[in-house]
Order: sequence, then C-alpha cells, then structure tokens
Amino acid sequence: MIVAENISMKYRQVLKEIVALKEISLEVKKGEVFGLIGPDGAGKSTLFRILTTLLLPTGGRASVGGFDVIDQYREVRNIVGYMPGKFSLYQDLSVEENLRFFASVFDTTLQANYDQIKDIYEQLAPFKNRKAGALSGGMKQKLGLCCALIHKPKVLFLDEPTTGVDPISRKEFWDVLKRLSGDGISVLVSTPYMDEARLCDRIGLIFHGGMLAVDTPDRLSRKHDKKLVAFRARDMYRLLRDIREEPGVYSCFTFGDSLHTTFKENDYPVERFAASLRGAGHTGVEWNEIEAGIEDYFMMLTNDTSDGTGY
Ligand SMILES: Nc1ncnc2c1ncn2[C@@H]1O[C@H](COP(=O)(O)OP(=O)(O)OP(=O)(O)O)[C@@H](O)[C@H]1O
Repeated sequence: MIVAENISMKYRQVLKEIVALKEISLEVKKGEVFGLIGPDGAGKSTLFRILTTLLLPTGGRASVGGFDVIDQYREVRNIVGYMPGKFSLYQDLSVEENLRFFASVFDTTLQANYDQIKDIYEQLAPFKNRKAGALSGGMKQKLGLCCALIHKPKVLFLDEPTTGVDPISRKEFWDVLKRLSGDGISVLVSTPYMDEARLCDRIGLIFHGGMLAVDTPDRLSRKHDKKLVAFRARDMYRLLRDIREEPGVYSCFTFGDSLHTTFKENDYPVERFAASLRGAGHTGVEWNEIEAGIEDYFMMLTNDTSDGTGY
C-alpha cells in the first residue's frame, strides 16, 4: 500500500543545503503497522509530508495505494488519513465541529462514517461541545485520530501520535491501531518510544536521513551481535564518563537505571574492569550480562555512524 523508492530530500536555504532524506526505500503492506523509529531531526516528518503529497521530494519516487504521490496526488489524498506531529486541529472549534469540518472537506458526514470512528468517538462524546484546545493530551490525540479516519482512509500516516500522552491513553491508542490494521488499514507510524516499536509488525530505524535497518522488532533485537553488560554504581554520572574512557569499550549509554555497555572484543574481561572501577573509587559497582533490545541494536548502528554518543 506504500512503496517508497530511493526518496531523497534536500531543503535549500540561502547559504546551505540541508539533506533531510538520503535514498529512503520502504514498503508497507495492506493491514500492516510499520513503525518509523528515529531521534529528532532524523527525517521522519519530512518522509510523512512527501508520502502524504504535501512536499515534493528532490529525488526518488513513491506511491500510496498504487497512486503516484506526485502525478496522482488527488487520488492519494482521498485514500490517506494523516495525523501530523503537532496538534493540527482547530483549537477554537468544539470536538464535534472539528469532526464535521473534516468530514465536509472529504464530502462526507459524521453519520455516514460513524462506524469507522465509533469506538474512539464514544470516549470523546461526553466532551463533544468542549473546544479542542481545552482537551487533555490523550483526548486531543483521539480527536486527531477520529478526524484522520472520518473519510475511511485505506492508509493512515501518524507522526508521533502518542508523544507526551499518558501511558493509559497510549495503550488505548495502540489497541485502536491494532483493530484498524485488523480491518485492513495500513499504518505508517513514527514514535520515539521503544516499547511502542515492539508493537509494530515491522520497523524501520532512521538516522540522519538514512534508513539503517528494516525488519520485525524480534529479528532486529536478535541482530545485536555484541556482548551487552549493564553496569550500575552509586555515582552513575562518573561511572558513565569512566566507562567511556576505557579503550576496550565500544559504546556506553544510559538505559533506565543502568549503563548498557558493549566492548570491542566479546571476550573482554568484565570482572577485571569492574574491579578496576572499584579501585578507582567507585562504590556499589554491579554488573550483569543482559539480552539486547531494539534500542541496543539501534544504538549499536548509530554508534557506527556517529561520535559514540549515539547522536
Ligand atoms: N522546512 C525546512 N527547511 C529547512 N530544513 C528543514 C525543514 N524541515 C525540516 N528541516 C530539517 O530537515 C531535517 C529532518 O527534519 P524532520 O522534521 O523531517 O525530522 P524528524 O525526524 O521528523 O524530527 P522531529 O521529530 O524533530 O520533527 C532536520 O535537520 C530539520 O532541521
């Protein structure tokens, strides 16, 4: 339902050129939830804008539902629903007025397509007269999704739909996405949350405008081929600095309450290193070998292309 082939994008400014996308290719099948994972500035929003016909790429080609995003942009617009990263609804219109407005843009009505949004709209109904700007984060996101679905799109583009939303609303939102994909709707969704990446059928890791890897979450995690050790100590900030200074260390990043560390050689003597950290004055030093997650694989890939800090 979505095919992108070598999509490139350069923003031209007066004195410089910003390369936002470098020959990105991807395919999303019918009913598939495809997650685009990457840090701020990686190029996710630019790709969304190109695929939803709002921006012309400087290279490559793409189609949505079999329609070319440049030559057949009108057809594409009729079959896609797009929820941009920033809340883009009319803050001064009520919940119901926003929905009616978006329905009218697509020459349809709230009633005609009510079944499509029923599950989500029922949660919004008690607030239907409230101005959109006065809704909570979770409610705004549900209204955004209703507006993106009101014309029964075949493909949904959701740019960081759950950023800044509470965990319960995030969970409900993902339950809705699963139902929509079960109904045959294809979803391209970007998220900075790795726990959400695991809920996608496949994910693409995007960094500095390039696609580093595409696969299922499970397979990506298994591609991590380095020994991974979690370190903890009383002074975590000093520990991070000291681990990074050790020549045998390949990468070291903060993950929750520990430092995920990989080594240049997989037979690196970790216990001897831990002892040297204790000798250097660290207290409460603990370490254990752990299984890699997607974030570890992402960090390993980005470490190859950056300065060792991952970004
Ligand atoms: N209109 C623009 N003019 C010039 N540069 C731009 C423009 N839009 C985006 N960029 C640059 O292109 C790169 C990719 O930006 P983009 O917004 O696509 O990334 P992103 O992954 O969506 O990040 P974020 O979540 O922060 O929006 C960044 O370097 C950004 O500064």
